[in-house]
Amino acid sequence: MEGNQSVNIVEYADREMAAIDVANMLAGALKSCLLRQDRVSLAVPGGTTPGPIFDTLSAVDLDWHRVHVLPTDERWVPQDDARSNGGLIRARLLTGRAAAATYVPLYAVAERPEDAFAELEAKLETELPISVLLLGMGADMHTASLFPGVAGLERALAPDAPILAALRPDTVPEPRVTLSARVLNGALAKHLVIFGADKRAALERAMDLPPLDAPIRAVMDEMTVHWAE
Ligand SMILES: O=C1O[C@H](COP(=O)(O)O)[C@@H](O)[C@H](O)[C@H]1O
Repeated sequence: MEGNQSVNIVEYADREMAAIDVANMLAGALKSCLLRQDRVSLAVPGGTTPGPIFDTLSAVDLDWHRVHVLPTDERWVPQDDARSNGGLIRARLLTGRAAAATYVPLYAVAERPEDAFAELEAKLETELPISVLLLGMGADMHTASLFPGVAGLERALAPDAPILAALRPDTVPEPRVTLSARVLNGALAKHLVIFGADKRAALERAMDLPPLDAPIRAVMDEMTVHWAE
């Protein structure tokens, strides 16, 4: 891959194989953290990609009651809305064996995300650093809800950014809340899952662009990328 960051890409024969392998890899990473820590945190994306990974991961036999699960970002909609990342995570990951895990939301009932930040950040503080991070990416090179060219992005990418940022991209129907790049980069194990030739090409383009134009670039250090066509 071009650019001045080296990227470790694991390629899979197809998406089904990728989902199974990524789920098993996450389970292995969690088990290894659980050997060293009483409690571990797992941050996962929403959107269309991770559902099948969650289906496999939720059935893995591990000490789920010591795992805290949080979204990498949230859409500012009620948790029972079809677009809610938390809704997806609860329905597809926090089920089966993984139902014993604790969910840490990035959403609270408030009109504006910023009105809930004090409450949400107080709970998130105790989950950091993230033990195991899985990120997704859009073909526009956004990751979590760090969207290119949106007001507030520069602050969310800053080394001294707060835990949470609210962004309002005009390409999506609702305000977004996202873990900042500082928090994502602080994760002890970092993985990115992308499917499709368009996202692979976007990631390659991103490596030659500044993070304000390609936010994924801001979190690529020591990242393992999992890709299937
Ligand atoms: O809006 C979002 O987009 C990204 C990518 O989603 P996908 O549907 O292309 O997989 C996702 O990682 C993020 O969590 C989500 O809020």
